[in-house]
Amino acid sequence: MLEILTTEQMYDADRKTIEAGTPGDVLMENAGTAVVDEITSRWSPRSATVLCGPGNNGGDGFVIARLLRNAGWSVRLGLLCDVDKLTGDAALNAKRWDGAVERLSPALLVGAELIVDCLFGAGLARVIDGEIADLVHTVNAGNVPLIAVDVPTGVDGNTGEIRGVAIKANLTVTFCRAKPGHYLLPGRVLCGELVIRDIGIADQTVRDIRPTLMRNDPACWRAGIHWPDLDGHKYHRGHLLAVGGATMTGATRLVARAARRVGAGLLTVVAEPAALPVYASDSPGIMTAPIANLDELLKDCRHNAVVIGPGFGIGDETRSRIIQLLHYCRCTVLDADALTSFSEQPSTLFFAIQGPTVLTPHEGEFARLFPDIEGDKLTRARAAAKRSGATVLIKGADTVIAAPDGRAAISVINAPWLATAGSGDVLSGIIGGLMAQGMDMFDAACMAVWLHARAGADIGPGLIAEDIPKHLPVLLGELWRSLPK
Ligand SMILES: NC(=O)C1=CN([C@@H]2O[C@H](COP(=O)(O)OP(=O)(O)OC[C@H]3O[C@@H](n4cnc5c(N)ncnc54)[C@H](OP(=O)(O)O)[C@@H]3O)[C@@H](O)[C@H]2O)[C@@H](O)CC1
Ligand SMILES: [K+]
Repeated sequence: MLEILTTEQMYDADRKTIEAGTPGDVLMENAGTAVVDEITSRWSPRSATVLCGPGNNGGDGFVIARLLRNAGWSVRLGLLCDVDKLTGDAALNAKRWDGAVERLSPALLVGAELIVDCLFGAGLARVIDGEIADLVHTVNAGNVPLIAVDVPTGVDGNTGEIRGVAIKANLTVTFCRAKPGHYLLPGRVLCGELVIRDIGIADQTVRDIRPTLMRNDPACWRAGIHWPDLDGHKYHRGHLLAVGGATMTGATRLVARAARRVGAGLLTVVAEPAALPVYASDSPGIMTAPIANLDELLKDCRHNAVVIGPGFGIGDETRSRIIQLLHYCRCTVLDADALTSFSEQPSTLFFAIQGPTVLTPHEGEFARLFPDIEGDKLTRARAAAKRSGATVLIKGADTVIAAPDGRAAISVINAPWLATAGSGDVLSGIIGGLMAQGMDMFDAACMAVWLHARAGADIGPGLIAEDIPKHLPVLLGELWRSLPK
């Protein structure tokens, strides 16, 4: 279940499945059954209220109400419209429900010990306002388990954005595959726990839709890892140049530690001569070179990858260094000051990008470099990758990685502990280290985000950036051992 489908793609999969012979009401029954399974495996029978909207999300609600009642629960059901306004499978399942159909109102919530949200799902088409918005506020203010069916009402399935108001669920059960809005903020938080259940749509049907968006999982890039050969030597594992600042040396020291831990064969920190002893004393395994030699170093094609930006400083000097080094088409990671230095003239940067390049902006850096690109994070990352010709990785709790050819991935591991100084520098170092070993730029960015997030989740509270590189051998070992032998 790696693929992430837009709501339109999901409707397509649904339609193709029905055309292939599975009736829509079977899919709806399967969907309702899956939700009831998830509910009854977590909560004992109690008084539940099911809130139903006018479409098929509401249809799922009728199935859920019936199955919960069959399981011995006390169930009330409220419907947003008149029951005779329902059509298709929703109308069919309304007939199969032998309980009362009440009008949607706050009175339905009195005494409810669990609420199932089936107001709107994939078909949310506009801002929620008026009485429905008031009801959503009342539901959120209660203190009972709240289960969203497909997506929390009010969350846009494609963007994760809130359209007016939104349900804040404890558990969201979706069907077949996740949608972007399940992983993009704020939808990601509003979903609570996310469960994806099979309802009878074949994997081949999903593949036929050719999704280009994935959950960032090792299955997407494991085959692209360049593990060292038995008879390999360090020169086969790349030589990364980490261009360091003259005074803010911490950032590039973190880059260097991460790149070496992830497997770069050789690493040279290139910086002003006065700063070199600081870098050299950080770890005995690195080499150093004066920045005046950068051009010479790049002429030697064994120096196959560069990370520049962390702690380097903003301005003309940074800009000209970057234009100079991009000329050599080495694998390049541009982060932090390297990005901000081009705020006034981003097109100069995009024009110079010819080789495999990864840009790793946080939201602020992104807005400076791509001020006119708007929308949700996924849309923006894709547009920026297309414009720049680079892989663009927008950092955050919902990190998105997009390649210029349209492929994209969203990080699905929650690791709030990564929000700490130096964490981004480590990420750049991991990407640079992987590209130095020959990994494709998009795969390297995805793998780096996964390693970084897993390290964050594994280490947990108390994490500082220096801990992340130290944890990499554990995670690399896990990936290595999971290879088919
Ligand atoms: N895909 C699958 O495989 C399967 C999908 N299944 C389920 O189907 C769900 C999708 O069903 P759906 O297409 O009927 O859309 P749904 O979310 O019920 O809403 C549409 C209705 O809401 C209305 N409406 C919209 N916005 C509004 C607003 N702001 N304020 C007020 N009204 C608003 C809209 O009105 P209209 O725009 O037409 O005026 C229309 O009447 C999906 O989420 C999943 O739960 C399962 O059954 C099994 C298989
Ligand atoms: K819903």
